[in-house]
Parts: sequence; C-alpha cells; structure tokens
Amino acid sequence: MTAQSVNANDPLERERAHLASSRAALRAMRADVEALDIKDVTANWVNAAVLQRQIDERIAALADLAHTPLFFGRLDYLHAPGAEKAEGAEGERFYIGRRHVHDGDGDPMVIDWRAPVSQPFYRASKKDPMDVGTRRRFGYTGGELTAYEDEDLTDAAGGEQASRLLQTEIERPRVGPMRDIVATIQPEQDEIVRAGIGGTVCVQGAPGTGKTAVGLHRVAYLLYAHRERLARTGTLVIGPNRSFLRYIEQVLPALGELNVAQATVDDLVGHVEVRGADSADAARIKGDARMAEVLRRAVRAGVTMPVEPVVVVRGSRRWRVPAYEIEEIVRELLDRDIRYGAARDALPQRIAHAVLVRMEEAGEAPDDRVQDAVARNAAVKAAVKAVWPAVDPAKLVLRLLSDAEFLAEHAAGVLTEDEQRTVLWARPARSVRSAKWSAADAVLIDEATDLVARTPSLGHVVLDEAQDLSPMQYRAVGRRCTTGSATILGDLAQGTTPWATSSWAEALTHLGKPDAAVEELTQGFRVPREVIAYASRLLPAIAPGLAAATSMRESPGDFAVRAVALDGLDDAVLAACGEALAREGSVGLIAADARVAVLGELLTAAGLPYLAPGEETTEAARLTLVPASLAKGLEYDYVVLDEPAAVVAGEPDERTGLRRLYVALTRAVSGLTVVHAEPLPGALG
Ligand SMILES: Nc1ncnc2c1ncn2[C@@H]1O[C@H](COP(=O)(O)OP(=O)(O)OP(=O)(O)O)[C@@H](O)[C@H]1O
Repeated sequence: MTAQSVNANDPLERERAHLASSRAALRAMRADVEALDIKDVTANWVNAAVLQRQIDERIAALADLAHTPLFFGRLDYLHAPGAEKAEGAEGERFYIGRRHVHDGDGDPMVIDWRAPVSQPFYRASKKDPMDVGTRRRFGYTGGELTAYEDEDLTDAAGGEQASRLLQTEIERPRVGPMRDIVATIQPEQDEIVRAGIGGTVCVQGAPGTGKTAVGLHRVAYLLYAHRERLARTGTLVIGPNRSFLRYIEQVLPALGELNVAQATVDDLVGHVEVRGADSADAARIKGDARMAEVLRRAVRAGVTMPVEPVVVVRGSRRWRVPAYEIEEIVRELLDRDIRYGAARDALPQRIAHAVLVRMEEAGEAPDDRVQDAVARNAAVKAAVKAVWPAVDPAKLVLRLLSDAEFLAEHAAGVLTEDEQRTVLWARPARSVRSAKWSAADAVLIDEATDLVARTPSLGHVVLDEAQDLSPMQYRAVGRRCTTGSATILGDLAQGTTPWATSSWAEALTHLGKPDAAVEELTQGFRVPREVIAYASRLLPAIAPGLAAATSMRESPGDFAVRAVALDGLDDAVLAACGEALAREGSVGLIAADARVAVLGELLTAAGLPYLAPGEETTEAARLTLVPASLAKGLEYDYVVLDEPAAVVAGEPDERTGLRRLYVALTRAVSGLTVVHAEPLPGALG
C-alpha cells in the first residue's frame, strides 16, 4: 500500500482532473433539470405542482456540496464487469461516489456507491478480490483532493493492511451533526447495509459499533435498489427522542435521500396529547404484551347477540331474517380473523344477503343494487348498531383505565388483581380530552385503533435504540411494517427503561418478525480503547454474557478519573470543561438530570456558553450540557462526566442506573474525564 501526497505531473493530477470534469458534468446535469419547461407537458395545476416538486427535489439532490467529495474511491476491474473473463478482455475503471454522475454522452463518470459495481469497494479482499485488481481510496482536505492510497488485490501473498485514510477518517475530530460513512463502510457493516429488502435484520452492537450509521445507510441502499416500491409504500426511521433525530437528520439528505420520514415511537402513537406519567410499575404492566389480549377482549365485548329479528320493508313486502340466523352471521364474523371495523362494515351486506336469499326463494330476481339498498335500509342499520356497535379506541381505553369492573371483566385471567389495581387511574377521567394520558396509554390506544382498523404498513422501518421498547411498543412498530421489512438496532447493555428487553428473540416476536436474523457488530469506531475498557467493567452487572467492543481507534485517547472533595466538585467540573474546550472538536458535559440546572448556572456564571443536546455544535459553540437521560446515541469528542453516583441514583434501580452510566461513559470519541466527589458506583470503584 502506498500513500502519496501532492506531486506535480503525477497520477494525483489526473485524478484531480477527473474530479474537475465530474463536477462540471454534475453542473451540466443540474442545468438540464433546471431548464426543464413543464408548461407544455402538464394539463392541470395539480400535476404541475407535483412535477415541479419532483424537479425541485432533483435539483436539490444534484447540488455539488463543496465539503462532500464527489467520489472517494476507484476500482480497477481486471475485466469488464459481466464480460467473459477471457484473456485479453479489457478491464474497466470506476470512480465510486455518493451519487451517479454521467457526462454529455451518458457515460458514467462517478458510480453510485450503492450500485452492484461498487460493492467490491467495500467487500473485496486479497482472499476474494471480486475481479478487482486495484482499489484506490482518495483523501480530501477541505474539499480538495490531496492524497490517494492503492491496494493491490492481486497480490495474494502480501498480507491485508489497515488503510491510513480509513484510520484518519475514524480518528477525525467530531463537530456538528452525524455524517455519512459511505467512504469507509466496513465489510461486516456492508453485509447488513446490502441485506435484501425481504428480510428483517436485527443488529446487536456495543456502543459506537456503527449501528445507527448502518441503519441509515441501509435505508439509502434499499431506496436505491427498490426506489419505486418504497416510494409507494414509504420508509421511516424511528429514534428515541427529538434531539437524537436532529443529530442524525442530515445523513440521508447528504446521501441524496430527502423523503425518509423520521419519528419517535411517541410520535407514531400520537392519538392523544400525553400530559401524564405512569409509575414504573404501571408503565411496565401497560407495556406488557398481555395488554393486547385485554384490549382485544374489550373491543369485541361490545358485540351482543341479537334477540329480535330484522324486518326489512320494501314496497308492499316485508322480509324477515330471524335472530338465530343473524347470530350465525355474527358468530362467523367473530371467528374470522378480520378487524373489528371491517367486520362491522361487512355485517350489513351479510344481513342484506340473507334478505336477498328470501327474495329469490319468493321468485324475485334482485340484483346487486337491491342488495346495496337493503344493506342501507334503516332496519338493517339499527340492527348493526345494536349488535356490533362502533368502537372509539380512546374512549375504550379510557373506560378500561377508569372503570374497575370493566377492566376486571376483560382482564380476568390475564392480569392479576394487583396488576389491575396498579394500572387503574387513581382519579377516573371524564373525557378523552381531559384525561391525563401517559405515553404507555397512547400505545394502548394505538393497539385498540389497530384492532378496529388495520394500520397501513410501510415498506421499510428502521428502529434505533430498540432495546428500550416495551412489548406493546414493539407491536406498535411491528404493525407499521407488517407487509414490509425492518432493521432493528440496539444494545441490550444500554436498555434504560424498566421494561427494556433482555432478549432479541423475544423483542422480534413482539414485533411480528420472529424469523429475523440477529447479527452482531463488535468493532467500535467511537470510543478509545482505555475508555471502552473502563466502561466495560460494568458489563457483568448490566448485561452478563455480552462481549465488550473492541476499538478501531489507534490513539489510546485521553482518560482521567478525578476524585475531589464534595465542595470542590463544581470547580473541578468547570476546569475539566475548560481543558476540553482548549482541544479541537465538540465537548459534552454529561450529568445526572437533577444536576443539569445547577451546572447550567455554573457554566453561565463562568462565561461558558453551552448548547442543549441536538442543537448543532459548530466551531464557535462547541460545548453541550447533556442530561444523562438524553445522552443515548449521541457522541462528543471530549466528554466530561459529572458525578457518576448521581447518574446511577437518578434511576429507579441500580441495574438501570449502571446502564445509564454505561451509556454516559461511552459517548467520547477522543477523551473522557470523570469527575466525582462521591464513591464511584459498582465495578468502577
Ligand atoms: N465504517 C465506519 N467508518 C467511519 N466511521 C464509522 C464507521 N462506522 C461507524 N462510524 C462512526 O462511529 C461513530 C459511532 O457510530 P454510531 O453512532 O452509528 O454507533 P452506534 O452503534 O449506533 O452507537 P450507540 O450504541 O452508542 O448508539 C459515529 O461517529 C460513526 O460515524
């Protein structure tokens, strides 16, 4: 492997020339789209608006961003791809980049990283060169092409060597939001990114192993490989909270994908305004999958067997369907596995059919229109209303949580009496609007809504930080991809909810994808070696059996644990922040939620401006004050961790506390300073 820097008249100049002409070609592609005149092709303004929006998106996607290099790699194939590998068959050269660029003749100048031809860039090795002779990686400095590095894949004898450019990319200081990793996706990551759309993949990975990155690149890949299908069905990325979503929101647009929706689980089930909170016990029971059975029973409980016949009067004739026959229809609908609302819609037609049979027996020849008319007949409507009443999902849940008898009736044998008491509201709510709904209640309403009418399925859903979901939340996500697939990302050791999952097999079952493959990522790209070793001391207590991540970072990282006297804590924390700010990159001060207000005042008094998590760090504003509860998924170059014991004490039980601490300890990219006055918790002491 050779790394080279600027040197006139060398291959680097030729590569720069290719970059310049590729950029010119991209500008031309953009100009072509901008010049499109849609006046002649659209007959009405609705079409015109839709088309114009598509054109605007295409123009945006064709932007030449100064700081995202147009290509980052080159593959020299030994033969033309697909051609006979006969002797003498000529090889072909492809530049690999974020998007496809072609010249005026339509010949490719840059190939999209997601194209099949690009795959060897990520996967080829000396053992399996995939018909590639040379793999070239490019190095950029501020948008300028400044270096390249070649790997001769035909030289099977020479060992595999780590790439300098890859190493530089991994060690690069972080500022601003999350960035894409297209230039450096690793083989085991690529396998997940390019997994087929048909299957659901679940990824267990220690902190910083690239789960989020892999999930986002997988959506981008699927959109490329199945554009039409996913444009129709939709894609969605689910993250734990707003600040996390803001942190990741620029990755997909940078890859040219502007139409991927983002949401939290709470957003998905936003049927009511959430203003209340549950005790941990109540939330755990409300999140238990057994609640689905309670709801199923409660929804169907409104169905009552008819006692009266239905009598339809048409003209001078009366048609009578006896109660027992309607009961048969109702029983049959109950037995069928269809939604409550769909069955309710079917019932009038079924009763009308029974009337029509009688008409035919009497020698009439009614057609479909007659059946429709009978189905709309007032007597039929009244019967349906009595037998199969409409269900308002929110009202139903309101009643379950307010009315002990109603709950007992449907939870009998499913929830214990104790559990029933725990979920019942202390003060029953009067209306859906005035009720103090909790997040778990909203999930129950979502389940009830789906029992009434099927939730539409998306084409692909990415679920990040999945370990924190309750079984009922998994069900809520699962019904949004019943006919599609999902990518489930998480780390059992980072589960910090009282209902956090302890097994992926179980989680996948609740999600409705029990056959999904579970993959594990162990190579860590974020946390320095010493820091991950320190944090991993907590693993036996928080997730026995899980392996610690390795660290791909060569620099050992700065790591310090400072014990101070109780009255010296605040000053020591300020000093540590000052030291971190003297370095390059972002700084995160992570503290127990209860300490955040005090620390905020302290920073302000010290003249240190700070941001909230999710607000974009810039060169000018590099310090973020992070409540431990929002640290998940985020990363900072330097982390100052305030009083670990307080972080642990902020959680309802010790294991959850230690897991929260594990999350906080694994946010650092270049260095971590732990400042404490109280004894260090658990295995850290
Ligand atoms: N192949 C790669 N090349 C370069 N950087 C990478 C690669 N994979 C991951 N990274 C970087 O490592 C960091 C951690 O990645 P990411 O946030 O996706 O990890 P994670 O597994 O989701 O972590 P956590 O469990 O803490 O949420 C990010 O800065 C990401 O860009």
